[in-house]
Amino acid sequence: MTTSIGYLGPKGTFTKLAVDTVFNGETKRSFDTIPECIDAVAKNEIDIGVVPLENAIEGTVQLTVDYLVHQVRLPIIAEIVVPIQQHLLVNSAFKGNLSHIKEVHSHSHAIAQCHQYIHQKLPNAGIHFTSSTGRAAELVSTSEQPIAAIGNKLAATEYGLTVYTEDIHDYPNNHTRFLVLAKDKNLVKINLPINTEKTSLLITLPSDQAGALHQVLSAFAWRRMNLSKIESRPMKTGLGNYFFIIDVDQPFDDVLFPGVKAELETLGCNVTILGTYPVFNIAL
Ligand SMILES: O=C(O)C(=O)Cc1ccccc1
Repeated sequence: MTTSIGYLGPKGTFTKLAVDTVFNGETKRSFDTIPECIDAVAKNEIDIGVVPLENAIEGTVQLTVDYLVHQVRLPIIAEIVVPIQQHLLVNSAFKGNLSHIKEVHSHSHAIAQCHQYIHQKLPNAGIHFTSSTGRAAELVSTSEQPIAAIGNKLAATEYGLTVYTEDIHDYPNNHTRFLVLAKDKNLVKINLPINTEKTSLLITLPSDQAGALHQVLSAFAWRRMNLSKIESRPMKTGLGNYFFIIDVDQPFDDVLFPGVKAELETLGCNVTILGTYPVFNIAL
């Protein structure tokens, strides 16, 4: 049986681009939302799920982190980093200019990556959020209104749209991290060079303890373990309660990580390993 891979769809999304660059030969299935894709892995309807996690301009995709932490815990088994170029896409029948575009549709992260462009060039267009950039492109392809989508060139091809303006993202070096989630690590075979290996931890602190975060960080610091990300998110149990996601720049091992875990647990912290995984930087 071939491995099945789910992704945030429909066709023409950045997630699909990421999936296509890394996997071939597997069955691919599109999902309308990030939770639906994650749920399908949890229910064994698919083997692997690929969802966006973080963008260099807009930051974390909160829905992904929150769903993984609060609703459905699945191991992270790989990360794919993809360069992101945003383009303004219009229906091929559109013959007007920028001032005729009444609405701009896209995923909230794509809109955020192009705020300056929209502010300066499309000040009067209404902004409409869609579940993905692919969905926005699909909408523009079926509309007779003078509307535009923000998305990639795969979406332009898939939905027969015209690229009206290329590269409208506000900052260069735009990249997005995608998570590969699966219950069984052995299902995933990615025949590409590994750029680095990381371990992601979920840490909760004891409440109202002065210097607790400092002590957490020092557990990594004195072991010379490099952190590439630390992010706090609400626990959803009340104002002031947070959990931390910490990415450590090295694979899990039998000495340092158990040492950190034991030290943090003595402080009253809770430590959960979300995954230890290879990172693949893709050039499109
Ligand atoms: O909507 C998409 O195409 C996605 O895959 C999510 C996303 C949106 C914007 C940048 C990177 C990923």
